[in-house]
Amino acid sequence: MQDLPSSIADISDPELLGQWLEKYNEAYRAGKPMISDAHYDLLVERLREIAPDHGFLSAVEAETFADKREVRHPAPMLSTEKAYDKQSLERFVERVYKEAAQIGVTDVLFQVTPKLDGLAARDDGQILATRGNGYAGYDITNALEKGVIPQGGRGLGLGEIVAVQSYFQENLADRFEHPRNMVVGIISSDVLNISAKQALEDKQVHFVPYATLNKWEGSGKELLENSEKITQDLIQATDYPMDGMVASVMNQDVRDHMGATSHHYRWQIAIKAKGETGVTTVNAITWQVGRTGNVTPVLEVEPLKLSGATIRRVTAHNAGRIREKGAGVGASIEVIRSGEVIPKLENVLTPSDDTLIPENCPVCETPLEWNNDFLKCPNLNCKARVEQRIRHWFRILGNADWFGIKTVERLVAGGFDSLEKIYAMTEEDFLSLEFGPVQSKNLAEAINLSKSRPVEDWRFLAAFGISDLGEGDSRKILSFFPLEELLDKTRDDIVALHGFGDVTSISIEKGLKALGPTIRHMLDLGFNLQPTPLKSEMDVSSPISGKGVVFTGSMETGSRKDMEENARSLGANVQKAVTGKTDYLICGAKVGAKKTQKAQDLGVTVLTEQEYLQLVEGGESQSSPEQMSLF
Ligand SMILES: NC(=O)c1ccc[n+]([C@@H]2O[C@H](COP(=O)([O-])OP(=O)(O)OC[C@H]3O[C@@H](n4cnc5c(N)ncnc54)[C@H](O)[C@@H]3O)[C@@H](O)[C@H]2O)c1
Ligand SMILES: [Zn+2]
Repeated sequence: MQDLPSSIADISDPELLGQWLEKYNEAYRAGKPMISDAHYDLLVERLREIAPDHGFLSAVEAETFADKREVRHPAPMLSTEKAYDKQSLERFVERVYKEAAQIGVTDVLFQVTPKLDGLAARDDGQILATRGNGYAGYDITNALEKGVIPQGGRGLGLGEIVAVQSYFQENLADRFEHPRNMVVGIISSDVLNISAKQALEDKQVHFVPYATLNKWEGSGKELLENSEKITQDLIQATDYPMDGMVASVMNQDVRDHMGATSHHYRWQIAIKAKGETGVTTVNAITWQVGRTGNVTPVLEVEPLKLSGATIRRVTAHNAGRIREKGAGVGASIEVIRSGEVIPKLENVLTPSDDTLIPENCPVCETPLEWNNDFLKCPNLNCKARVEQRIRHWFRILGNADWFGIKTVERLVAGGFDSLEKIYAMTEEDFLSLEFGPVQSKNLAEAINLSKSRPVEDWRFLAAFGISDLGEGDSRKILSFFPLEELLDKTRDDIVALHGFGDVTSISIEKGLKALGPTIRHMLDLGFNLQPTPLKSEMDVSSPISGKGVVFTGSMETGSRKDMEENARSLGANVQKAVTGKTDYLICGAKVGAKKTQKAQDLGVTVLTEQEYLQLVEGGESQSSPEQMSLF
C-alpha cells in the first residue's frame, strides 16, 4: 500500500486513507496501535472532510478475536458521534431539543459520564461479550476467570474493561504504552505476560459497567454552560483511563424518537479533545535518568508552534522508539500535542542514521541494560537516580518546600547523597555548599519542619519509592499492619492481604528489606506521623467501618474530598459510584431524585449530610464509654 502524504492536509485520496484507517484500526484492536489516538482521530476527521459518505465512517470499527465464539447482541453496540469543540456540542443539544419538541417533550434530561478508554463489552449476567462489529461480538466470559473483576456485580449491561489508572501509572507504565494494550492482551491471549498477571492478581483490571460510573445530570443548558467543570469533576473522580466524556439523553421516549445511524445512537455524543500535529526537525537527543533507572529520550527540536504554545522539547517515550524509527539528529518528525502539556513524538517522516543510543549511562557511565523497549541504568548509586530518589522523598512527603531538583542536585554534588545525611545537615552545612545565608536558614528549618509537621504514615512510606508501594498501596498495606510491624513482614504475610498478589508481595518484601535500615533510621528521627487507621481496630469504633460509602452532591460540612478522607479514617470503604457493594449514599445539595431512587433500588441506604453526621457522631459517642474506661 502506498504511503500517506506526511501532512494530514495533503491527504486527498479517500480510498487510500480508508485503507490506512482499516489497517490502523486492526492493529489498534489487536492491542498494538501503530499511531496515537489523537492522530487517528485527525485522520478520521480528514476522511469526513474529503469523503463524508465513505463506508468507513458509517460502520462500527470492527474488532476480531479469531478463536472465540461469536455472540449476537440483543441491541447493537454502536460507536459514538464525536464533538471536538463547543459548537458541535451546541449543535447536538439543539438537535436534541428540536427532535424532543416534535414528540412534545420539553424537559430533556442529559447525563454525562467519563468515556472509558479500554475494551467495550456487555455482561448479561451469564456471558461477557465484546462489541465485535456492533451486531455480534465475542464470548470473553473466561476473562472473569482470569481475574477481571466485574464492578458492582454481574449482569449490569454495557461497560468497559479497563485497568485502574493510578495502579497502571505506578506499576506498569514502563511496560505498556497504554493500559488498553495490556487489557487487549489479557482478553485475547491465554499466555499472560508477567505484568498483566500481576495486575490481575492485584485485582486491578475491572469490567466497569457504564451504569456504575460517576455521572452528572442536568438540562442541555446546564450542560453547555458547565461542560468544562463537569469534565474536570468527572476526571477528578475517576481512576480509569479516559478519552473524553459521553453525553447521553436519558428520556427513553426521546431516545426512541431519535434512533440510531448504522454508526452511532443519535441521542449520544462523545466530547473529546482534538490533537494538533506539526512537523519539525530533531536537533539533539537528551537522555534523562529517572528514579527507577529508566533512561528516556527527550528530543530537542527546531521550535514549532502547536495549539498556541512554542514547542522545543518532545518526549519520545523510550529508547526502543528511537532505535526502531530512526528518530535521531536531523530526522524530520511529526509531533502531536493533545490536551496534555508535553508534546509527543508521533511519527518519523525522514529517519536519521544518527540515532546515538548511549551504551553507558550518561550520568554514571555504567553500561545500560535493555528492558523491553526501555534502557535502564542498573546502578542504584547512579547520581541521577539518587537525586531523583531524594527529590521523590520530599515531593511525596509534601510537607517541606524548598527541596526542588536544583537544590537536591547541589546537595548530592556536595556529598549529601542520602536521606540519612541530609537529615543530619545543619545551617552551616548548607552554607558550606554556598547556599546564601537566608536560603541556608530556610533549608535547615525545612528539614526540621518536615519532621515536626504532621504527615500521614502512608505518605512517609510511599516517599521511599519502593516498587509496588506507591501512595495507594502504602495506604492499603498500613491499614493491615502498623508501619513498625510491616518492616518485619514477609511475602507470605503480604500475599494474604486483600489486594496484594504474589509478584507484588515479593517485590514489597525485597524493597522493605533493602530499605529497612534507612526506614528505621528515619523513624528514629521522630517524624510526626499520623498512623493509618487499622482495619482491625476500626471495626469496633465506627458505625461506618467496613461499609461502602459514596458521597454525592455538594457538601456543607467540608469539601467532598475532606468528607471522604474523614470517612476513610473512620474505616469506610469510600467508593466513587453506587454499586451493589455500597451501603450508604450520602447526598449533599442538588442531588437528583433519579440517583437516590437508583441507589434505593440497589438496597443502598440514602442519607442526607445531616443524617450521616448523626450516624457517625452517634457511633462515636456510643463507643466512647467503653474506650474511656480503658484509661
Ligand atoms: N490509535 C489507533 O490507531 C486507533 C485506531 C482505531 C481507533 N482508535 C480510537 O478508538 C476510537 C474509535 O473507536 P470506537 O468506535 O471503538 O469508540 P468511540 O470512540 O466511538 O466510542 C464509542 C464507544 O465508547 C464506549 N464507551 C466508553 N465509555 C462510555 C460511556 N461512559 N458511556 C457510553 N459508552 C462508552 C462504548 O462502548 C462505545 O462503543 C477513536 O476515537 C480512536 O481514538 C485508535
Ligand atoms: Zn547511571
